[in-house]
Amino acid sequence: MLSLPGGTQRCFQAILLLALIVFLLAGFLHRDIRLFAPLLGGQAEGPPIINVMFLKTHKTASSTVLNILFRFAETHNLSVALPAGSRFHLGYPWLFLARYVEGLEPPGPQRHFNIMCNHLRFNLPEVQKVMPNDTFYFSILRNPVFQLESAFAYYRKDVPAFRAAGSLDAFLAAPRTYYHRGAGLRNAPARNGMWFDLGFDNDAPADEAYVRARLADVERRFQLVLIAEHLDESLVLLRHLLRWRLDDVVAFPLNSRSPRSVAGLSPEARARARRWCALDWRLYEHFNRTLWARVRAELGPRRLRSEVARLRARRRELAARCLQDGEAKSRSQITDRRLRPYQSGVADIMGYNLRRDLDNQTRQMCRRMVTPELQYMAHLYARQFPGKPPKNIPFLED
Ligand SMILES: Nc1ncnc2c1ncn2[C@@H]1O[C@H](COP(=O)(O)OS(=O)(=O)O)[C@@H](OP(=O)(O)O)[C@H]1O
Repeated sequence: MLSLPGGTQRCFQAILLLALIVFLLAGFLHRDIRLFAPLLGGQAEGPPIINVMFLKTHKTASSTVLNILFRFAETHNLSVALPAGSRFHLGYPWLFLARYVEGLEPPGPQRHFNIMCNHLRFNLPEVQKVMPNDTFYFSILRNPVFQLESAFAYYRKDVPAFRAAGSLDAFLAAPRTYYHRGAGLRNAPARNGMWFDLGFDNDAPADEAYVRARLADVERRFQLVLIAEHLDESLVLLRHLLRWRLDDVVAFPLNSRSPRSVAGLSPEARARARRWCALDWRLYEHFNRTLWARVRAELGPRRLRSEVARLRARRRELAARCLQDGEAKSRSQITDRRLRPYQSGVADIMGYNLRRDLDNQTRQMCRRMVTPELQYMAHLYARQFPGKPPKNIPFLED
């Protein structure tokens, strides 16, 4: 064995000890920095994600999320995949085709957009023609019982099955009496509407193997699925994954019905709705579970609580700053018709009046937050395609 002189041996031991201390300190500091990360702003490292596809499902709080994305696009000068010509959606209820997007019509040069969030029926290969490879995909689901009740009120005049039934109770008591496949896609909102929006067959039997395969499809494609009943927690997680600022995801609820146009449902009617929309129910149960697992893994309960509190506090602050009386108004109370949301069926869809005493900059910021979907889309379209005829919104002319 090699024997070292006493001085060299001590020196060698000191170097070893020093190396050990540095190693332990580095490990501690690394853990420590991660511990303090939430206090330091808590954002994951890297620039914000700017290529985002949001599958806007129907009657799920999706207009509130769309507003967040439109604002982000406008304030960061990003491009949006908007419906071509005078259309207001991307081909719904037909499966999405790239040519439904303005500026992509063949044989023109294909280009990509940053943000895509208008209603469409999901069709991945065609969406991929529009969005870059590194796009972040996400969507939103709502409890199918309340989603169906909301859809009934909204599409009562348009969906043949709803029109024939007259009331949701009557429809749920005997859905097969009113719902016929012969009516084709026009009946889609009447059964498993979220399953349909994802591009699947909304009339398929809820066989275990089939359901699991489709859930796996959604898991593979969508990095996140928000849940309307837990929108604030969902938005906190979204912000974390996209590395956006707090104000980017603060939003006022849009497209909500006034409480008097919401129908209460008996426990029996709720059970019937869950059975009738069994595919949506499986979808909702699955992604409600995975949302919480995800939140636990990414944020942990303490950080989630503090981030949700921050989000709510900021929303309250902006409501007091921007909104007349700090709250939503029913359709007849909205004074500026350009801020009146589209009204459908028997629903009274609420909107907002802005405070009158706002300076220009604040007014612009507040106005973006309360601009309804169709008006905001028309605004972005005019900005993005100044050479094209502007989108005409007929209900603003009445
Ligand atoms: N957290 C939260 N924030 C905002 N809105 C919420 C939320 N949760 C549910 N909802 C309800 O979602 C309904 C509107 O959904 P959408 O905007 O997706 O409708 S649409 O398909 O674009 O017409 C509309 O439902 P109804 O009021 O029942 O009709 C909203 O009230």
